[in-house]
Amino acid sequence: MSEQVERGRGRGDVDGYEKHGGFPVYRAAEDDGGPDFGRLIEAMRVLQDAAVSVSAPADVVRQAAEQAEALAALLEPHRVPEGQQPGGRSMGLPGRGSLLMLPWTVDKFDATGVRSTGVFRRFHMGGNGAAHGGTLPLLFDDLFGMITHAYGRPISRTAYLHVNYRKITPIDTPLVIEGQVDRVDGRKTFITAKLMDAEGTVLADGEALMLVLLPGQP
Ligand SMILES: CCCCCCCC(=O)SCCNC(=O)CCNC(=O)[C@H](O)C(C)(C)COP(=O)(O)OP(=O)(O)OC[C@H]1O[C@@H](n2cnc3c(N)ncnc32)[C@H](O)[C@@H]1OP(=O)(O)O
Repeated sequence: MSEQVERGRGRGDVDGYEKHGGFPVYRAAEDDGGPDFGRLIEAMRVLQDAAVSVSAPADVVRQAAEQAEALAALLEPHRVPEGQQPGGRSMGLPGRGSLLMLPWTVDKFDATGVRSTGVFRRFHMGGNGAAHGGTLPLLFDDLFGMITHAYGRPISRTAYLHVNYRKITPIDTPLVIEGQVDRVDGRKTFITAKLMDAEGTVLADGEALMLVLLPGQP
């Protein structure tokens, strides 16, 4: 284990950690949104898969549109400000219960690195069975944010993110992404990660510079 990784252990508790930058303090949703929130989010993903992959009769499309509009109307009165909704804060759910994030599951989260597993879904497809190229930086960026947090760095934002696409990334195939802090230099945290298939073949690798926010920086 490198000296820097060792130094990162437990730093999440250092005084003032949550006061850095102008970024609000968001807490994890205590109950992952209740017993049915995970169901709702997964049903929404299945719906997204269906919506982008069906070629249905006009009457079926009309009914689906009406039902989708009715569902949106049911939820609309319950909007809350950022930081209060379970979506994105439900640590026990795939993708933290966010519809933006890849619905992956974190199975390692500590100062030595973060590992997450999951599949790219049909609605993530770019073409010819491969994940859209834009969805990979999303996966990497979210992982880099988690790695920064797990290492105990103060709130940081991505200054740059570089992804090398080594091989086609297939949809509906179990994959793993794993990364760690390589180096810390003042406000700068340098991170690398690899996206691999079940055999360990590297499909993409990425690196990023995360910069600790200064007081007041959003
Ligand atoms: C838990 C919640 C956190 C979740 C985080 C998830 C990750 C994200 O997706 S964040 C969203 C995407 N990122 C953003 O929107 C960031 C937008 N950019 C910014 O806000 C600012 O540029 C910010 C805050 C990163 C840096 O601004 P600022 O504090 O003015 O930095 P600045 O003084 O220019 O640079 C500081 C150092 O970093 C270097 N640096 C800055 N940007 C880069 C870059 N792109 N490449 C290389 N070096 C850079 C500078 O050269 C400087 O180096 P040195 O100190 O050696 O001279």
